[in-house]
Parts: sequence; structure tokens; C-alpha cells
Amino acid sequence: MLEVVELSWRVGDIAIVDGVSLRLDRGEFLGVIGPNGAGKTSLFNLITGSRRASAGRVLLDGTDISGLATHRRAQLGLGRTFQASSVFGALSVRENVRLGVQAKLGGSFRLWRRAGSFREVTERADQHLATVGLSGRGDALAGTLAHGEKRKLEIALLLAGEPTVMLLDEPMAGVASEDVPDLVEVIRGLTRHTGAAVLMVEHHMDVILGLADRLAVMHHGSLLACDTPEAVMANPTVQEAYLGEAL
Ligand SMILES: Nc1ncnc2c1ncn2[C@@H]1O[C@H](COP(=O)(O)OP(=O)(O)OP(=O)(O)O)[C@@H](O)[C@H]1O
Repeated sequence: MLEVVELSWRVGDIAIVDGVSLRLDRGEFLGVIGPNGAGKTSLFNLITGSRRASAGRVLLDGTDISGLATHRRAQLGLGRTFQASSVFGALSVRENVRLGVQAKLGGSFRLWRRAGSFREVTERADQHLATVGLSGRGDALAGTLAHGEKRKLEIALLLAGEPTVMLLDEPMAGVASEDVPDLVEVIRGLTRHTGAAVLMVEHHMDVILGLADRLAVMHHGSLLACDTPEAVMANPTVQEAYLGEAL
């Protein structure tokens, strides 16, 4: 589904991402971990196209998308969680997701021609809100949501784009610890609800160990290991990379 081949990003003499190769299959959940500054977010940026790789390729369903702009990659099914800034605080939660659904349906969806269109968009938006557990919050202003709820809204916006591969960059960051278990269950449901593959960077080891089918470990821009969570945790090279940090 997603294949990354020898992907590198150099800034001057420094390889921030250094020849990373990995595969992600349909319905699979791959966690990306590594110490601070290991290159995890940079790897995401190369995959989505918000940074142009110095070398290597990104393939989506066998098609080389390396040369494509971010929005083209998104249209082809590569979705990344929206940053909070892309949520319209003055609009309702449902309106935000409706905009996402309309953006996905694009020009083929002529609201002025089809009487049922408005309802169809609303139904899809409500489906996405239900998937993330925000059904009861559709009428709330997005700006009034608690942090954990905002994260759920960002995931609903991601779902509105109907991606086949979803990239989540530290979705638990800033979320109150009592809201983490709920958000973990929403994220666990993503592969089940959509059949999509998920690639997720996360610092909370307990969270990522409970979600991931496999773990990719980055260190100084390189991929140290990519294996089942059990094998990765038992890997002496990985343990060494994390020396001094809690694994
Ligand atoms: N535009 C840039 N120019 C130069 N160096 C950069 C740039 N962006 C990131 N870096 C450096 O690349 C390294 C990797 O950064 P990156 O944010 O990808 O790591 P990370 O693993 O996501 O870190 P963290 O876990 O702290 O979020 C860091 O040393 C960072 O300072």
C-alpha cells in the first residue's frame, strides 16, 4: 500500500533522514518511535510531500508519488491529521467536518443541482463524527472544544478526506492524561472502520505499544529496526539508542 524506498533528506552536510525504507500494508498499524530529533517528523514530511526528498521514492499502491505536490498525494489517498489551525473555531464541529467532506467531493458535487446533496454531505459528516465519538458535539462551536475533543475533530477531518493511508504525528501531545484512553480507542478503531493503514509517531510508549502491529525505530535519521513491538523492545541496538531515556 505505502512503500518508502531509501528515502533521504539532507540539509547541507547533515542527513536528517538517511536512507529509510519501509512498507505499510492495508489495515496495518505501524508505530514510529525514536529519541528526540531522530527524524520522525521529517520522515512524515517527506512522505506527505511537505518536504522534498534529496533521494529515494515514495510509492502509494505501486504508483511513484515522489514528484507530486502534497495536495495531489492527499487526493490519491495519503492523509495527515490537520493541525489545530485548520479547524475553524467560529464554526460548529459539524460544519467543520462538512467542509472537509465537500472538499473531498470537490467539483463533482454540485450542490445547486442536487437537492439531496446537502443531506448527503451532512450524513457523511455525522458518520465521521460518530466514528471519532463526537456525535453529541456536532452543534458545539469548534473553538470551545477541550483539547482531547479537538484531536478527535482533527481525526474526523482526516476521515473526511477518505484516505487509504493515515499519518498521525503525536496525536496525544497536549492531551490531558484522563482523556488519553478514550483517544487511543478512537485511533484503534481507525483501521477497523476504514481498512486504511496507519503510520503514527508517538512518544508515549504505553500508547504506541498498545496500538502498533509493528514498530519502526529511528535514530539519527536512520531506521534502526522495524519489527513486532516485542522484537523491537528486546533488540539490544534499540535499547542502546534509548540509553538514558525511558523505553
Ligand atoms: N528545516 C530544517 N533545517 C535544518 N534542520 C532541521 C530542519 N527541520 C528539522 N531539522 C533537524 O532535524 C532533526 C530531526 O528533526 P525531527 O523534527 O524530524 O525529529 P523528531 O524525531 O520528529 O523529533 P521530536 O521527537 O523531538 O519531535 C533535528 O535535529 C532538527 O533540529
